[in-house]
Amino acid sequence: MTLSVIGAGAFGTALAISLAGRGPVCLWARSVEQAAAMNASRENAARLPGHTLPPSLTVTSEITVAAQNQTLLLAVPMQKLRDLLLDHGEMLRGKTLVACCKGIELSTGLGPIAVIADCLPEARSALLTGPSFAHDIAAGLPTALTLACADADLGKALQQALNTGNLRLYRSTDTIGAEQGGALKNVIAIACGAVIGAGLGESARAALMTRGYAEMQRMALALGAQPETLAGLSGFGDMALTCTSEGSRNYRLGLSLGRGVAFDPSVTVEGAATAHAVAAKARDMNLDLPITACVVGLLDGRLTLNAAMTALLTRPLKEE
Ligand SMILES: NC(=O)C1=CN([C@@H]2O[C@H](COP(=O)(O)OP(=O)(O)OC[C@H]3O[C@@H](n4cnc5c(N)ncnc54)[C@H](OP(=O)(O)O)[C@@H]3O)[C@@H](O)[C@H]2O)C=CC1
Ligand SMILES: O=C(CO)COP(=O)(O)O
Repeated sequence: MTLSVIGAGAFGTALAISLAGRGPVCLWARSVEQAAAMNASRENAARLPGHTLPPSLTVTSEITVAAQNQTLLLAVPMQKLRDLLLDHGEMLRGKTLVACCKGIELSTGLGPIAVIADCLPEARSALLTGPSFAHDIAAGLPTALTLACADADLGKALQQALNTGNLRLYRSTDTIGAEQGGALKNVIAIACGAVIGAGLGESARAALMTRGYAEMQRMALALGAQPETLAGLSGFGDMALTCTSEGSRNYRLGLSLGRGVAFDPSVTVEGAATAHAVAAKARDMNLDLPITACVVGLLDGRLTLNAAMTALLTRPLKEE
């Protein structure tokens, strides 16, 4: 399988570094300047400083070059995925597209696999998701991810092709469960960061993680996901990482909300748009997702953290 990574952000660069340990990999950066700088310095100073690009990794800003390979890993933010597919549809047609983003599209409520199907119905698609910080992957530290593909044979082939020395892949055919888990955990991570930032304590975070997981299940199972998928790397596993580490941008946004300080709006924080998308979807589906609703209220400045906590603590008492 010949491989390109489309998107030279932190995650795309980290994946390309790890995959280049197995053979040639092409990494596409949309900016000519960034590709030139990366080729000159053998580093992605803008998005993933401190990690050397191996010789088997080539960087290009020519999509025609990157699209010569058959399997393309799409490592752009969720809200940019459709633009990427529409901008380069001709080049991407007929390819195997592995989405590496975690989120729900705000304008449609769709996850990455559904957006690919919407834009390029004939593409063969899969999703790579799970607990893994870009800097850990790039540093060669051990990670385990889920490779979800509805086509079981293609999933097996991708699992073999994308497994590396420090990136162990488990496969699944449950693309709905994998995409919902990866998207929804970011919303819960914002909530967890907020309670820690506000000094509300570790017990409150554990409660939010547990009840947040119940919300993740409620939404994902209603959409047809398998419960085991939510309990796996793409759901529980990624929630555990993202809700407890300052390495996570979603968690750090939450910390800022809890502390009442500004957060750099240029940082990719998938959970912000996803919270709004999920809240809208929950309303349409008549699902109760109170933590997600509070995160939306915090993000929009409609709720204070105290008001959000009071709203959650005074809900009608119920069975677990
Ligand atoms: N960072 C991490 O640790 C992990 C990230 N992920 C997921 O990976 C996805 C990408 O995140 P990450 O790499 O961290 O984000 P970054 O903010 O580091 O990089 C985003 C990249 O997307 C590119 N991009 C943005 N819009 C477009 C577009 N319209 N067309 C082409 N390229 C575009 C940017 O290019 P430019 O620089 O030119 O703006 C940049 O290279 C997210 O969904 C995230 O959840 C998953 C696991 C771990
Ligand atoms: O998804 C991630 C870890 O698995 C990365 O988290 P952030 O996007 O919050 O940084």
